Amino acid sequence: MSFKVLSSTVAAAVDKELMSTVGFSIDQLMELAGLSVAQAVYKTYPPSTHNKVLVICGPGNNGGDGLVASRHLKLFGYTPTVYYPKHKSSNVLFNNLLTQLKTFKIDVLQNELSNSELKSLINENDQIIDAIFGFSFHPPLRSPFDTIIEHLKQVETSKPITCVDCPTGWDVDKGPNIADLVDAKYILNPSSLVSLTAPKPGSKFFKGNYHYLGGRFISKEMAQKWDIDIPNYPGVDQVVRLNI
Ligand SMILES: NC(=O)C1=CN([C@@H]2O[C@H](COP(=O)(O)OP(=O)(O)OC[C@H]3O[C@@H](n4cnc5c(N)ncnc54)[C@H](OP(=O)(O)O)[C@@H]3O)[C@@H](O)[C@H]2O)[C@H](O)CC1
Ligand SMILES: [K+]
Repeated sequence: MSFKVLSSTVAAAVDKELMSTVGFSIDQLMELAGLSVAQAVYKTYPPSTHNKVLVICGPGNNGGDGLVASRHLKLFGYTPTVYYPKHKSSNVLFNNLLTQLKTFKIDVLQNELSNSELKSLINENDQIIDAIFGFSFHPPLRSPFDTIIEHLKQVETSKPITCVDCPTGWDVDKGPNIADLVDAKYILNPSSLVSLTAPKPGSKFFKGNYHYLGGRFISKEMAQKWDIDIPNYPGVDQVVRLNI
């Protein structure tokens, strides 16, 4: 399926409009984004075969999507573990999401892990969700996320990795072709990608098996205004597969 893309600048502007004139709060959008991610994971790597999920969350809203997805994954029958090394403790939304995870008895690791601890954590899980950075990321990666991506690269051919909105480390608009900026050891090749609202330009370079669109919160009128393609979501699903 061919699709129109949304640059990082336009994606941020659409986000702003959703949370102003359209009347959404960030909590609502993040809930729908996180639910989309959990549904995409369920469709691709179900709990019967990939029960243990490591969800790696960054400090911004991409990380927030990961926190929400973890709660839904638990309800869907998975055993999620969250690695969240850069929590902004002054943010009420993220604090509330963490309280929910605690109530749901989901393990959240907030201290930075050593290389060997990180390696073991990755090895003991059946699949990984990259909710580190989304459309506000600008290369190069800073610590500790550079090391995390290096570790993920070592398992990318043997373990499913689902990236939220953009593979972390890729330039959102230019994709992975940024040899002038970034060492290849930081360029992930994930098996699955869940684009939110609309795919970002970098996603044209995605070679994995599963590309979903989620974030089902754009009206027809808004899609027309911003020249966004909204494919037909099947029934009540929060995701639609783009690369069939
Ligand atoms: N409408 C939608 O589609 C919605 C999408 N959502 C999700 O939100 C993200 C975008 O979230 P945002 O908070 O704007 O940004 P990120 O999560 O991508 O990243 C912000 C943090 O990342 C830090 N950062 C940026 N570059 C680097 C780097 N090279 N190394 C380390 N850290 C970096 C940045 O720190 P600064 O100090 O640079 O400010 C931020 O802390 C979108 O992609 C979706 O996943 C919403 O959930 C719902 C609506
Ligand atoms: K990501």
